[in-house]
Amino acid sequence: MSRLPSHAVQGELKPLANAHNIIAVGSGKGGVGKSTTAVNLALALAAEGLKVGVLDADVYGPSIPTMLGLSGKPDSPDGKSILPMRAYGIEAMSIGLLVGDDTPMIWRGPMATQALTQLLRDTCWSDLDVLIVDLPPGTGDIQLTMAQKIPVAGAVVVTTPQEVATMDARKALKMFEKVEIPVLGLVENMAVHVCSQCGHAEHIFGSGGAQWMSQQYDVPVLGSLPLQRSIREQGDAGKPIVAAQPDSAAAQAYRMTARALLARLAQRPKVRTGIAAALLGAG
Ligand SMILES: Nc1ncnc2c1ncn2[C@@H]1O[C@H](COP(=O)(O)OP(=O)(O)OP(=O)(O)O)[C@@H](O)[C@H]1O
Repeated sequence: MSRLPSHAVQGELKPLANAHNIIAVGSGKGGVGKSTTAVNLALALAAEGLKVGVLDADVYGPSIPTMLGLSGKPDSPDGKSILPMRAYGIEAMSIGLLVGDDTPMIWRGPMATQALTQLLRDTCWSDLDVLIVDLPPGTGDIQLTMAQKIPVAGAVVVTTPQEVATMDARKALKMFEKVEIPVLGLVENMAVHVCSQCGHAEHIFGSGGAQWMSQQYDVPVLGSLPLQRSIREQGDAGKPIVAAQPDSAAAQAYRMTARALLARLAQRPKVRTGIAAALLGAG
């Protein structure tokens, strides 16, 4: 496979102060549930005993504040650094918290890149075991900026089983490969819809796409999440299902996915001991 020019992959990789094990969550296609997955995975990792933060790098359409029920401006004690906000025991930062709710992000590439660079540089995380970064959909400037500026431990690619989504997810896989970010695994979202009335299970977006990709590209499927009304409703209400209904089957599916992610992460060199401890705790 062709490689990117060396400057694209050999930018200055500076560790982020206080944010270890950075995990990027991406998708080839928009609307497949990447942000919903990122937030619930972050909460599921926190439920394993880890200190977790989530950075909304979707500078064109930040949705993390809504999903976590956050509003208002983050504090900036010195007028430069920004303190992340907290919700349900995790830390969060988003461009959506710095600009107004109704401000459209009509930015050209360099401006968006600059905004992300600022978020990465100026956010004062506390000592996080894992920082989940919710990327914008697609394979553009923001993803490259991430790869050039910070040492990302690995990526998770979210897809629905639909063929058009898996085709785009393949592009995301290849992009991560080109920028030398290991793909830790796939998450198949909206895999099956179970009728809340009669319990009938239906594969609305088809089936088997993620398994096919897994075999084709030799990356595991970390988890399969149902298409479920309560996942959408809880997200819209700013109370993600993992926090609001921790005993539900959907929340358990996120917890299993998070454990599979931790297991993959633990295979990487230089992971922090917190990860190993959480894995031991998960039994
Ligand atoms: N498993 C699910 N079951 C039901 N609804 C879901 C599920 N996952 C996501 N959704 C809903 O689908 C919509 C899109 O989800 P989300 O915003 O997470 O997608 P995205 O891929 O991040 O989108 P974007 O491309 O805009 O960043 C939201 O309304 C969300 O609540």
